[in-house]
Amino acid sequence: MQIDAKGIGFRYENSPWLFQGVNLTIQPGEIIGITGPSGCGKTTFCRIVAGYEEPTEGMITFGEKPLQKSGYQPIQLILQHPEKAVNPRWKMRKTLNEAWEPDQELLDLFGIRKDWLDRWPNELSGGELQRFCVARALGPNTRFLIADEMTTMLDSITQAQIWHAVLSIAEKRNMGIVVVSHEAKLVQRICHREIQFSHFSV
Ligand SMILES: Nc1ncnc2c1ncn2[C@@H]1O[C@H](COP(=O)(O)OP(=O)(O)OP(=O)(O)O)[C@@H](O)[C@H]1O
Repeated sequence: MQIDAKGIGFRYENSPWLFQGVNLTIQPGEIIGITGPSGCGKTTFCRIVAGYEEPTEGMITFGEKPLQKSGYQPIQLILQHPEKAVNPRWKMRKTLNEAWEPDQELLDLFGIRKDWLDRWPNELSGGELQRFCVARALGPNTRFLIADEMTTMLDSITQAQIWHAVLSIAEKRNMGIVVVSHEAKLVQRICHREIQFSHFSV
């Protein structure tokens, strides 16, 4: 099932249009890079595609149906700052198993150590925490991953480990990925095509 964004436009209240007329189809297994200058609306677009924000105009469909409002979301969004995506009052085991229980193979792929499961989020580094957030998002019903600057704040080794894990799962499951990044090299290396955000909005 594919994602279709048709005629998407968005403006924050009392602000001018951030973008209008965005059309994009993302096929299963496809890896699309979205680049563009800071502030052009990439994160806002990602939030719309993942169902966190309603577009001001236009429509997003998944498998030709509007995005579902409840239940497990097949389009999962990963943000740059994992500390904003976890409950500080939950230990990591509870956070990880919130929607599904990843098996040991997946934890090993992401280099998640057993003893981290009994820690609080503030007892982990940003890279360790992001591994949990990405693993948590890769439930068996995830069809697309929207990676909004997913590894931007991380060192190159952690970045490589996380992307290696994500890409191997995506290949196995024919999962699509949207990669938002300012790192041209990363986008060129892993994406099948790249879209300049400012080019497809009018
Ligand atoms: N809740 C909000 N209310 C009003 N304006 C907002 C809100 N959130 C974001 N904006 C503005 O919308 C614009 C687009 O923000 P967005 O985060 O989508 O851009 P971006 O392309 O992802 O930027 P970056 O590359 O810096 O992450 C920015 O000018 C931002 O200040």
